[in-house]
Amino acid sequence: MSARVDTLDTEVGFVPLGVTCRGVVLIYRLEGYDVVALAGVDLDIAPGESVALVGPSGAGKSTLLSLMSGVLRPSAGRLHVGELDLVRAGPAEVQRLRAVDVGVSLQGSARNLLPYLTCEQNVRFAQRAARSHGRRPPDPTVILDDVGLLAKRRAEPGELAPGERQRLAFAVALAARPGLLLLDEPTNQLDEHSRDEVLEVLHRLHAAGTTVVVVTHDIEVGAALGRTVTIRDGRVGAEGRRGEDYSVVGRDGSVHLPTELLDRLPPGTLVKIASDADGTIRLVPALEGGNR
Ligand SMILES: Nc1ncnc2c1ncn2[C@@H]1O[C@H](COP(=O)(O)OP(=O)(O)OP(=O)(O)O)[C@@H](O)[C@H]1O
Repeated sequence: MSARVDTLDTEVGFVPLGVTCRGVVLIYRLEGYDVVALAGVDLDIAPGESVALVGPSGAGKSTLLSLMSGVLRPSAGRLHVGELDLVRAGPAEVQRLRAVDVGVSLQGSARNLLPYLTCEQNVRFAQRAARSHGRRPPDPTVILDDVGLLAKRRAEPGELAPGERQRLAFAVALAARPGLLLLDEPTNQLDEHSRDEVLEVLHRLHAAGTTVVVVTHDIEVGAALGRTVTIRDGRVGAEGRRGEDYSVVGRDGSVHLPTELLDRLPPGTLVKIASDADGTIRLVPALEGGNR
């Protein structure tokens, strides 16, 4: 079959997927103790939206990504990817989600690639699961063109520059034309030029309608995506939208203070919450002696 026919076949079928999290909890059960990695995440990501998940190390970002990809199942709460209820879904539905609907690029581009296959063969290999679910993905050259690697289609991953390798990892994640793309630290250890190339591909994917969720420590990646969601202590603590920062009120009524305020209001500080007539809400620390 010619590449052209393959391409035409699959123009149909690509549907951007949204994500809905309601009180999502994830507990890792270890021998003798449990780790609560997510403690009630509430988050809506619209189909076609680009979102950066940011926050301190160990906050639960990668865990949230693994839940969205169906690798982990929530311990409690509700999680939908598109129409699929990932708490109730059976193994076959989760398998289909992972084969067809969600593309994942793990931290460290090499982990996503087979070193002895060419770029084109890597993408073709990644399409096997989708094909076995009846999907006819585009020819690999089309996917490689999308990430600017068509000229390198016969190269092996070891022959690529770091930024190119990362873009090949994107191509592998995009191989089945998924509606949701999940990327863990895609710009880690890249120089500025390679990072810009990666950002440009992210922009193009967003413009094409793919929902993109990126875990990143890179402030510029967050800024480039338009919406940043800060995960702190296993829940959504803050959001940045179009350059404005907001704290997020949790379902228990709690609000994470911005870290710079924590120096002035350390844990245990007594505060009065004053609501002014003009709608302003103020935190007023208790006078000396009133603090613990
Ligand atoms: N497989 C696992 N088994 C047990 N605990 C885990 C496992 N994976 C993660 N954790 C713990 O869950 C919590 C959240 O980890 P996670 O990797 O999701 O955070 P993160 O925000 O992605 O961190 P980083 O930015 O360092 O990657 C941490 O306390 C971590 O030690």
